[in-house]
Amino acid sequence: MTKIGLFGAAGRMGRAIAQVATEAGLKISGGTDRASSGEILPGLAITSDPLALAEQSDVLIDFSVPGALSNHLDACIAAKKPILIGTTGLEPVHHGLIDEAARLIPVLQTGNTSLGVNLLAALVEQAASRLGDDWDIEIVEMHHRHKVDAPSGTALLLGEAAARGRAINLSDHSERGRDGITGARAQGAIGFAALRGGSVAGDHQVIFAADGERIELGHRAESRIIFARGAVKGASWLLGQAPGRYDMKAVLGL
Ligand SMILES: NC(=O)C1=CN([C@@H]2O[C@H](COP(=O)(O)OP(=O)(O)OC[C@H]3O[C@@H](n4cnc5c(N)ncnc54)[C@H](OP(=O)(O)O)[C@@H]3O)[C@@H](O)[C@H]2O)C=CC1
Ligand SMILES: O=C(O)C1=N[C@H](C(=O)O)C[C@H](O)C1
Repeated sequence: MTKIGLFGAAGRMGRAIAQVATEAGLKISGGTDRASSGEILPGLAITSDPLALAEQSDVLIDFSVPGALSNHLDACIAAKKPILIGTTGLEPVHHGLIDEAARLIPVLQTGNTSLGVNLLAALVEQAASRLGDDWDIEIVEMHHRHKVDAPSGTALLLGEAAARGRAINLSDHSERGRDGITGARAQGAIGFAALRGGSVAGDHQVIFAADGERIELGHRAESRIIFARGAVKGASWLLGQAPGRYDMKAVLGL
């Protein structure tokens, strides 16, 4: 039976993944969290040692914080175990660490594990490839009041899809955090806006706005169970892969 280790096990996603995995007949080998006390599932204690967890697991899933990523990757490399990274708020330095680790072990990193969002990304890429840059692209997301990073990992994933469709670099064309006298919108920019409140699991809308018409493509997560299901599916898929960097497209057959 596949043994899954959870980094960030006591968090909202860690608990949702433990629930989905056990319902699917998989075993949770254990978990780490910032505070090394408490239980994820009856009888399964949280530890504070990523390497011990990696050694006792077949595959690791990380939904924690960017600051812990380096230690988690080191543990997986030392134990030669694959890892799925769902943590968002990653900076270029974290992506560099992921690229390095992926030379040695299978690593799947994604801002969103759900089927719906990954299909939406494919639709956004296609729309962006067919519409000229007189169609302004704006990405709006809303999440629960506890979320600490913005724009969401999903908004950035959708922005990357739009940029790919347009054959441009997202980092050269992003407009983020508008406030005050911002000046007019740059032609070809991809704009981001983030809303926070209540218990929203994750809403994303990509707006293509031209003179006189607008196309809106979107996704609403009704619960975080959809992310947990995708994470478990992705982790199981990773077990058969060679070292390399992956996303959810291959897992979901998109
Ligand atoms: N890719 C995807 O599909 C999805 C990604 N996410 C992302 O996953 C991440 C977690 O989300 P969520 O579960 O809601 O957040 P939570 O804050 O509920 O969970 C994160 C957990 O990680 C713990 N943690 C902090 N530092 C460490 C550490 N050094 N080692 C191990 N664990 C640590 C936190 O502990 P403490 O609270 O004590 O600090 C907390 O329990 C976020 O980045 C979120 O955006 C969320 C949903 C879907
Ligand atoms: O923090 C969350 O909750 C979520 N985070 C991910 C993100 O940043 O896009 C995925 C999902 O939207 C929920």
